[in-house]
Amino acid sequence: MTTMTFKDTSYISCKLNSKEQHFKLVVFCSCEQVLSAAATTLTSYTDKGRKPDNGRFLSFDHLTFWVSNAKQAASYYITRFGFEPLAYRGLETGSRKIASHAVRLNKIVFVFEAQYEPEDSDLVKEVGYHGDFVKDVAFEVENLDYIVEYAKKQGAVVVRDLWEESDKFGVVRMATLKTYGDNTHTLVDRSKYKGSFLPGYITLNKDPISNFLPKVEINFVDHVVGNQPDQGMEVAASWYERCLQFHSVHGVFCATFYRHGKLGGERTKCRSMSPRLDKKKSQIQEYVEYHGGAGVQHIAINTEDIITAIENLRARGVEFLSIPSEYYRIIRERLKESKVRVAESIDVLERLNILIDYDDDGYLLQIFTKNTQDRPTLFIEVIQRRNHNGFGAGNFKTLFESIELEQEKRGNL
Ligand SMILES: O=C(O)C(=O)Cc1ccc(O)cc1
Ligand SMILES: [Fe+2]
Repeated sequence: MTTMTFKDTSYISCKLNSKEQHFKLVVFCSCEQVLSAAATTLTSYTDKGRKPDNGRFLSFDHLTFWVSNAKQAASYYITRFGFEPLAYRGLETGSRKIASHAVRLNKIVFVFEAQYEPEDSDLVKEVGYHGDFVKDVAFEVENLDYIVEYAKKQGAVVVRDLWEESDKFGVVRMATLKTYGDNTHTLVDRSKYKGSFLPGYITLNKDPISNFLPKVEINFVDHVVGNQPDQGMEVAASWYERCLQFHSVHGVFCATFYRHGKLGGERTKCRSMSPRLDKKKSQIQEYVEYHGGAGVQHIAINTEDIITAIENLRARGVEFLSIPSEYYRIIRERLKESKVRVAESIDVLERLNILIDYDDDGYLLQIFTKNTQDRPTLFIEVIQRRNHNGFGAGNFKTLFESIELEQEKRGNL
């Protein structure tokens, strides 16, 4: 991808903004931390850029986690994050090898899979190696056959070629492709299916705990970010361009290679003033060491009302990164000089540790949970957008410093 040199660690993210019907693959690169970023958009009929010949990515369908205990992992997302049980398959339904628990929060579907038997398999190997991790990011697509055929011609590795599953609610057709690390993308055509999740699953009742806990209104998966180890990003980025026909656009944030000049500059300065900083282990390096290679770093989920969502998630015991009060002092000053009007009270955002990023036309509010498992790998972002399509570039410095405080507690800095 052109002139950019990618040093050190980097990461890739796929972003969907369902309202605007576009899907973004965002490629970031971190030299010390993140020095530069590139954004790539797919199937955006409003944006500039080459349109895929055919086939369309509609939305994130579901994310599958491979874990050692699916029953308990599903329960964690139910009790803490407010997901509801959606569907199950396991011994009782004739699934002899794998227990699979699907949970849903509005359009967000997470599936937790674990193996029953003490025998060697990819799942056992990979869960042993990575710990609980996101194995597959599934997309709902239009014209599945074309997309798979195209990816194959471009050399994509097919993990499972086109197959279909059916029950009394209809037919779902799928195919699974290999991407970075041990990860896969399943492409799903559910246009002829009326069931609640997938054939072979039974549906589940509400969890009674939801009667006692405040409701969480978070609606859809906004973007998914994958960390790449050294030199991994170029390969990963070009895979998405070549095999899935994701392409670059030139927009406000989506300049083909957008450089975070300010952050880069500050980082560079820091480095020359303080050689100690050179020895710091970046959060991405920490991820790559603990996960063991490339993998999903965060899943951002989108809400229309982040204040209520975070108040309720905090009441349910979800832990978030702390943001220093200095950040809010500065943002109050800067917002005075900006055209944008943030409707939410900055005092409330400060109390909840929610971050703000903006330009002249709009803003976003975002917050990051602490890691959702023992390993310092995956975490969840909650995001609210008001006419802003970025990812919070203005918050990178603050965010990295907050993550570093946690890294320090872990003895990993
Ligand atoms: O870019 C994003 O999607 C963000 O949410 C901000 C961010 C940037 C780099 C990280 O390592 C973690 C989060
Ligand atoms: Fe994000």
